[in-house]
Amino acid sequence: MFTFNRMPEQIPAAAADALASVQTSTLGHLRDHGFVRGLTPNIRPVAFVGTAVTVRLPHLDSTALHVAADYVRPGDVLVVEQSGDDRSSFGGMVAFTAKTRGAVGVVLSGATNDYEEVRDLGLPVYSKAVSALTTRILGIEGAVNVSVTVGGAVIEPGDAVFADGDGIAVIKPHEIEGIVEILRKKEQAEPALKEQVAAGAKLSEWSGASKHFDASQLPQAVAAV
Ligand SMILES: O=C([O-])CC(=O)C(=O)O
Ligand SMILES: [Mg+2]
Repeated sequence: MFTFNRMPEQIPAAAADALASVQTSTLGHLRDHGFVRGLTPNIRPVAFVGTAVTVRLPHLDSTALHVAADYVRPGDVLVVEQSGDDRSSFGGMVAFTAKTRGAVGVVLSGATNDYEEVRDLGLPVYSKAVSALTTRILGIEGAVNVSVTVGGAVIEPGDAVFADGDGIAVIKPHEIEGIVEILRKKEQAEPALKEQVAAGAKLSEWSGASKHFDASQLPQAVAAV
């Protein structure tokens, strides 16, 4: 059976731009859920923020992905769960279609093919691998805009997919504003901290790591004796 739920409401461009101005790993210092793990990007530098359009494929049948690609809108991110299969569902034709319709990025639990073609198209694709063995159009089943799990994270259609060179975080649209404010504050504190470290301040005192060491065992304490 095929399911095609309606396309999700899109994240406003201003919210996507704000999220793109901070880093995923700054969030990774603060939060333990919502990170898609174990995937690598086809190009670097890589950074995109967009609205999740989700696709669930039953292992080797990529029928639902080919249909979903036709409905991608500017600002969407295609998120594909391949039910554990590691074939490539995503090559040059699917990439061209998605990119031409306005996809800003792709997140695949499986693999990609037509590697150079997709790279040269400039479409960022996070995937598990590159594979010559591809999926098939079998018409068995599949679902578009349902909850999927990719890289250990549950992704709902309409979630914000926040990706950069450090990885992928998935957050709810209503969280964007608060998260951006917190991450920006944390990132803006770093240049001054670096100046202090350059002038001799200790990273371990700033982070609190030094509290966990007996001062008498530290090298400078020995040197001072
Ligand atoms: O057809 C597929 O599913 C994968 C592929 O090679 C392409 O998109 O060009
Ligand atoms: Mg191809």
